[in-house]
Formats: sequence, structure tokens, C-alpha cells
Amino acid sequence: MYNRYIPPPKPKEALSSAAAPASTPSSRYAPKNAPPPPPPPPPPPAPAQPQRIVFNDDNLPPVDYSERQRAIDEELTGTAEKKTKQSRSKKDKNEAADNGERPRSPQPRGSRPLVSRKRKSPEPEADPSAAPEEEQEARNGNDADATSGPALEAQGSESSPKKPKREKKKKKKKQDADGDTTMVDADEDDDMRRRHKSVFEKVQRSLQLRPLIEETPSDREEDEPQVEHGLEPLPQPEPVVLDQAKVTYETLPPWLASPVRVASDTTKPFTELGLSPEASKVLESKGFKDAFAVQTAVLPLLLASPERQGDVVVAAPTGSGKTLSYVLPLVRDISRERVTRLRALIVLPTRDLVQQVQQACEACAAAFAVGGGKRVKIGMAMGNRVFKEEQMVILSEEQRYDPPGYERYLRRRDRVVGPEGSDDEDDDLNLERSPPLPDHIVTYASRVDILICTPGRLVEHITKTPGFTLDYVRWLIVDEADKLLAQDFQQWLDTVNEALAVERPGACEFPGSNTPGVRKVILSATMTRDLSLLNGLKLWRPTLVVVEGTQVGEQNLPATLQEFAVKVREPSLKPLYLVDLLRSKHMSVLNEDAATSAEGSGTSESESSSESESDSDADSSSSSSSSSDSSDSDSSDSDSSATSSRASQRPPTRPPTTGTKPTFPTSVLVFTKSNEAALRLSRLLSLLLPDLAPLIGTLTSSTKTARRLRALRAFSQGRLRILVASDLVSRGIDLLNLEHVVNYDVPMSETSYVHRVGRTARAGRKGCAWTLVEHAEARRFWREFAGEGKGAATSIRRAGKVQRVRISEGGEGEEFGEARVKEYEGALERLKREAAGEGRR
Ligand SMILES: Nc1ncnc2c1ncn2[C@@H]1O[C@H](COP(=O)(O)OP(=O)(O)OP(=O)(O)O)[C@@H](O)[C@H]1O
Repeated sequence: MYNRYIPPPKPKEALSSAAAPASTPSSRYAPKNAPPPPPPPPPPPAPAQPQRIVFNDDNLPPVDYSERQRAIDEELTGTAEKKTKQSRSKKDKNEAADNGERPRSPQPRGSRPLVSRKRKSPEPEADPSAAPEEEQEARNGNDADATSGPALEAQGSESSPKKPKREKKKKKKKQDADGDTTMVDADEDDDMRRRHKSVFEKVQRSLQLRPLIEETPSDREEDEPQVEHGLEPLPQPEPVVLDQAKVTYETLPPWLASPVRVASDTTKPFTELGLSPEASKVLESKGFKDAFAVQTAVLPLLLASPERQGDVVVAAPTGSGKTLSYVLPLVRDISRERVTRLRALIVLPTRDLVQQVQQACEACAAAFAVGGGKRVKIGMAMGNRVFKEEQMVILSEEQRYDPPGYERYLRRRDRVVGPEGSDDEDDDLNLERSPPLPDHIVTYASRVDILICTPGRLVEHITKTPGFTLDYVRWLIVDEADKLLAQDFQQWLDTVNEALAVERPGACEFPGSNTPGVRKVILSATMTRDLSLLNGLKLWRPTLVVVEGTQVGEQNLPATLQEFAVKVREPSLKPLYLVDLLRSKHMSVLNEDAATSAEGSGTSESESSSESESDSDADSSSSSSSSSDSSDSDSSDSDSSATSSRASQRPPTRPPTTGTKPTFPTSVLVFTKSNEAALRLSRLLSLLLPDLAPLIGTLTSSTKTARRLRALRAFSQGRLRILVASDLVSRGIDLLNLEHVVNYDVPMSETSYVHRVGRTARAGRKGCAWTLVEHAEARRFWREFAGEGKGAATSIRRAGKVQRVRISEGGEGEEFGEARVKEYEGALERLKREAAGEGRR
């Protein structure tokens, strides 16, 4: 007994093409010397589904498949079932009679229970292992239904040997039908359909499950050798490496991609760069003998030529001499004019820088005045005094007879403040500073050729000062550009661009040049490569100048700078680490001129106290007004002021002293994270280092401008040796004799670090930078600032490496003796009491 699967009947079109070879496979099942096959049996009632039949090989009759397929065709084409059965029955009987055969006896009923039992249970019971084979066959049959002709042919030829078994069954059914009723056939058909349906459902389920079944480990076990694994982690796919490539120059515009490079050790006499011998001589007398590298590259680009050249962007390290690189050509150009008009704007982020650049401008103005040139007038606008005062410094006014103009003035006044006038002071800002005389108008003239200003104050003058015009401006200098562009103070750039866009033919032409327009010079030691920021400058044909080794977007430190990191094991005792550092052998003299300065650094108690007394009642406008007033005074006054400002940069001569002199070998600038921290630390140092107290000063943004300037001057002259500052002075401030910078607090950013430590090692001198690093800050410091350790990523470029140093003498874990800790706690107590006392006052 076999349990075989018979595929379902094929669709009409497919079967018609597969009908021809049907007789061939059937012969395999016929006995060798069997008589010719009987005529084709009548078509089965409705064999629409595959079926499983139990049969006996001994009873296999020969089958003519062509007849059977014809019957299927008829069935599928809707031939009446009853009619078919009748004709088939008659035909069988006739043929049997013709062949002399006896009609077959009906199949014994004894076989039916087995069949019906199988019908009830769709799962094979006899041999479960046969199921997959059956399902496969069923699936093949099902697949064949869905495939086209040739596939069906192949399928038909493969399954044809099984067909005689079903044919035998059909014949039995016919005999039953003949002797009984046709109802039996109908039941059989229904049963068969149900069975086929269940088989198809199984097939479909198996088809859905097959991919999963094929993937099961039990399947693989047969094919693959078993590998035993321990508990070690399973191998994982390689981590995806993210593309961290930096933007390359190829993605930048050509002017940024191919800068003009200059070697950092390049120097040239100023005469070779187009300056007159007279001017060069004056410059030499002020300490500028040869041009520095950046100046050798920038001066030729900015000195006047018949063709107006494009704008210039300069990226050079701190202390490389960028200021002179734009001040010299600017002042020389303006010194050729006769009339005073506002021709240049220099924008800087802080008042201290405004003051500093003003001194450089005065020095250059003196140099170019000697050969019969105009003494260029320089003014400042930085908000350190009353606005009206500043207006008067920048602009002069005079009354001119003009009745129609006076009428216009009256109408405008009525529009702005009403016929009754207004008490609001601010309204006056939009009108003339002094009301005109009857039938007169007030006219204005610039008192300065160059205005050095902070962006906020510049915007105020553009919008509120009558007569303030940028019509004649032909130079716009933006120093510390990355800071000014990143923090758009009052949208200053938009306001300035708008004011500069006013076209007045010939107004801002360069002498001897055929193209009018404003020339822009943009500078920074930490120049941004953010094009969206640079685009705001509306640069025209820009050229980028970089000192060799410098990259735009990178932070470059001077080659003469040495960096150190001091580990702070006990953060609560951090001031003691600073005290030890200041007292250590590391605070040595690095430059010869500084040594001279150190010798004369002693300041008597009386001098120190008088300094602080004068600070306390300082007038915030005093120092700046004198500087601005110098533009009104004759050239000799200005000259002397400029000379004295340069003199303040030179090593000081020994100051007169009385009594015991405090001494400190070198000069130190200590940076803290805030104004309050700077004030506290400065006082604490004075308590912990009482012998050095007169040499310690403070510099914060909350300090009045005049007091700040005095502190800077005292520091440059060696009367102060230790200055505790907030980030206020981290940019641009030029303390020529400064030898050591201490980051008491780790800076917030790489840029801040570069500007802080860039206060030393300037103009080719040596300098040291010290950073106190607590345990919690160590990771960030070494990765982001020093560029060392795992995952280091810094844009700071340096010649050497940051060195680790240990300052305290104590053993591991106990750096300071008990006595020192007590002393420190006492100082803290005193500080607290003082703070409380100040709070009550
Ligand atoms: N040709 C020169 N000869 C001698 N000293 C110079 C020369 N040019 C500039 N200096 C001096 O070098 C120092 C640094 O110059 P400057 O302040 O212009 O640097 P910087 O590049 O603007 O630095 P920062 O980026 O920190 O503002 C100043 O003291 C300046 O007087």
C-alpha cells in the first residue's frame, strides 16, 4: 500500500498542450505483455483538487491519459456531468463486450473505511516522515497551476506515472455508480473536493513556513558540522565608521582655498615695501625697524595702486603684528589728502583694544606727517563718555545763512518733536545738537579722518548723530573679526553695509585709482571659515593672507610659546597651587628686556596706595578724551602722546622707590572665569602673599575704563607684576613685557585658550602659559586644548607639546602641610568678613 499524491488537474490551456505525451508514462505501469490499453475511460466527475488515495498495485489498470484529459477539459468547460457519465458508462460496456472482457467487479467496500478515515484527518497518520514529500509534491502541483505552458508540460510528464492509480479508483466508482445511484459519485466528488481543499491549505501553509523551516538549525544540522560555542560574546559586525573628514579646501571658494602664504620668519625693511625713508626712519625710532612676516605680505596688497585692488582677509597668530599691517597703509593713504573727512572706520570688540589701536595709529600718523603729508586725525567712539560729548569730538558744527534751509529745518522739527517742542532729550538726538539761528542752518564737518570704534557705538552714531556720514569712507577694518561676526552687536554689520552702500560718485575714490568703493580688511588670529559669517561682510575680490603653518579655521599659537599643565589634586586648595607656582623657580625671567623691567619692579607702599586712591575716584572719560582731543590739537601734541604711548611699551626704567621694595622676578597675567572670581582671587593672593601685595592688580570688565587703563600702564611699566583678569583682556591686548600667562580656570573654548595664552610670546619674544587642571577637567583639557590622549580633537596648532609639571613640594596625597592649610583657611575667613562688610556698606 502506498500513500501517493496526485496533482490537481491543469487548466484547460495548459492541459491541452500537455495532453500528447500522456500515453508514454502510462506504459511504465502496464504489465510488459499487457494487451493494448483499453479505450480511454470516461472523464471523472470533477477531479478539481489533488487527492490522496489508498490503492493496491496489483489492481493497477492501464490508463489512457488523453481520454482522461479530454474529460477534464469537458469538465472545465462546463459539460453536463450527468451526460458525460452516461455516455462513459455505455462506452465502457460496449468496449468490454468488444474485447471479450468481463466487466470489473465493484471494489470491495472493505477498502473504503481506510479511505474515509484518511479523509477525516488531513495529517498523514501512517508515516509522518512522508508528509514533507507529499507536501512537496502538492506544492509542485500547486506551483504548476500558476506557471505557464512549458513548466506545466514538465510537471505533467513527471506526475503522469501516478495517474493510473487514480484511474483505477475512478473505474471502481463508475462500477459502483452503474450498479447503484449517481448520488454516490456526488458524495465522492464532495469528499474529494474537501480533501483537495485541505491538502491545498496544507500546501499553502507549508509554502509560507518553508523559508523559516529551511532556516531552522535542525535543517542545517544535517548539512553543516556542529560547532560548539562557549559563553564568549558572539562576533558582531564591524562598527560603521562615520565620515569625520573635515571640510577640505576644495569645498571652499577659490580665495579661501588658495591663500597668499608667507613664512613666519620673513622680515623686510619698510623701505622695500614702498614706504618712504623718512617714514621708515620715524617708525624705526618707535621700535619698528623691519616689517614682520604678516606685514611684508599685507602692505604690498594695501598700498595704493592705480587699480583698486580687492579686499584682504588676514589670518595670523597672536602677537604677529597684524595691527601695523593695516594701520600703516591706511594712514599713509589718508595722509595724502588735504581735507579732513571721515575716510576710515576701524571696528574692534572692546574699549581697551580701541585705545591700543589708537596708539598705533598715532605712531603711524606721526611717521607719515614728516614728509609734508597731512597729519591724520584719529578719533574714538566706544561709549566711555556722554554721547553728546562724543558727537562733538567727532563732528564740528557751524551756522550758515540759508533761509529755505531754515524753513526745511522748522518743518522737520515739527514732524519730529511737534510745534511745542519736547522735553525728551532723546528727540534732540535726531535733530541738530544746537538749534540754528533764524534763517540759518547748521552744517557739520568731520573732525577725524579715522574713527576707531566699538560696533555698538558706531551704530548709535550712524542712526542718531546729525551730520554723521559714511559717504567718504573708503576703508573698513574689522579686527578680531571672528568675535565681531559671531556676536552681531545691534546688527552693526547690516547698518554699516547699508550706510556704506549710498552711492556718491567720486566720494570714496582712492587717489590715483579708477574704481570707487570701500576697501575692507578683515583680521583675526582665530579667523572663522564660516562662509555664512564671512558673506555678511560683502567682500569684493578678497585675498586671504596666512602666515605659514596657519590655517583658516584653526587656532595657531606662536612658535616661541611654551605650555605647561599643573595638576590640581585638591581643588579646595587651588589658590595654594597658584601661590606655589608664583613662588616657584618656574617663574623665571625669559627675556632680557623683561629682566631689566623686573629689576625696576619695586613699588613702595605709598605709591601703590596712591595708585589705588586715584583709581577710586577716576573719571571714566579722562584718558580717552585726551586721546580724542589730540586730534584737535596740533601735531606736536599728538606726536608726544603717541611717543609716550609707545614708550610705555618699552622696558621701564627703575622707578624711584623708598623703604623696602617688594620684588618679583617676572610678569604674570592670571586668568579667571569671571569678574567676581578675578576680584576674589586677587584679594586672596594679597592675603596669602603679603610681601607681593603692592605688585598685584586686577583687570575686569566691571572696572572703570580709566582705572583699567591705569592698571595696564602700571603693568607695562613694571609697577604691577601680577595682574588677575577676567576674559576681558584675553583678546588683542598687547602687554609687551608679559612673560607668563596662568589659566587659573581652564578656559571655556579653544579660541579663548589661544587668545589668553597669546598675551605672551608676542612679537617673537619667549613666553610661558600655565594651566591649573583639576581632575574633573583633565579629560577635556588634554583632549580639547592639548590635543593628546584617546579621542583627542583640537584645532589648536602648536610647535611643541604641553608639558606636565608638579609644583607642590609635599608628598603624594598630602601636598600642603597643616600650617599652610590653616593659613589659607584664615585668609578665606578674612575674605568672607571683608565681603560681608562691603555688602553692608
Ligand atoms: N615691525 C615691527 N617691529 C617691531 N615690533 C612690532 C612690529 N610690528 C608689530 N610689532 C609689535 O608686536 C606686538 C604685537 O603686535 P600686534 O598687537 O599688532 O599683534 P596682533 O597680531 O594684532 O596680535 P593679536 O592677535 O593678539 O591682537 C606689538 O607690541 C607691536 O608693537
